[in-house]
Amino acid sequence: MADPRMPLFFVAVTLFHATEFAFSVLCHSKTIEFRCFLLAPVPAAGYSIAIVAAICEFWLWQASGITLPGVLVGGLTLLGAGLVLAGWSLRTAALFTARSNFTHIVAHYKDPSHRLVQHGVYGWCRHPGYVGWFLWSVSTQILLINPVCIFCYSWVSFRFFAGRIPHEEEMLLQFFGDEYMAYAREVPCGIPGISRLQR
Ligand SMILES: C[S@@+](CC[C@H](N)C(=O)[O-])C[C@H]1O[C@@H](n2cnc3c(N)ncnc32)[C@H](O)[C@@H]1O
Repeated sequence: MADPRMPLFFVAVTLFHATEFAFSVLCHSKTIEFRCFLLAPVPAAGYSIAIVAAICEFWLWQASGITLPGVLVGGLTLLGAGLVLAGWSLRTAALFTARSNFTHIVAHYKDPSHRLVQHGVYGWCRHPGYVGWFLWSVSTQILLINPVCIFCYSWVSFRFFAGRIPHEEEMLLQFFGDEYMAYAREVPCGIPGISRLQR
């Protein structure tokens, strides 16, 4: 049977970006641009490098002639595909729970219509969209069985969110004050070791 991993990887990437665009069309219809695919300028060059690195590592392992037992390849492919689906589902649930409150670029001023979302997946953790993205991105590398990229994707994603989440929470505190503090006391961040707020 032909190896399904690379086609599945492209399906995962296409589905992710198509969903981001569909969300923008449905929930931010006044500001539709190419960047709504989340291909540029966010997350910019680093993201393209990550995709190319994944493809290169996959083909390097193929070319190396090193083979893993079929049952291990099958198991990791299934595990990766399942986790990719879980990450994408969580991200998608976050998008359509927060709707217009979810902007791809962190808001620096409070839109009058901006409400603090605390229900649905936002009751499980404060950053379901980021947790979903994190899980989705690392799982694509489990799917491809790319050990170097599993490590690099985890590290780069963690660094990215370690910069972004504290900044975003500072803004949310300015917008919602005590309401956000109370929410942060009740609901965990979702990615451990990043938030400056409790839980
Ligand atoms: C890319 S979205 C990410 C949302 C959230 N951090 C997540 O991971 O699901 C960033 C925007 O969502 C807004 N946002 C984040 N959490 C929110 C919440 N609980 N309710 C309303 N808006 C929120 C922020 O103001 C920011 O502009």
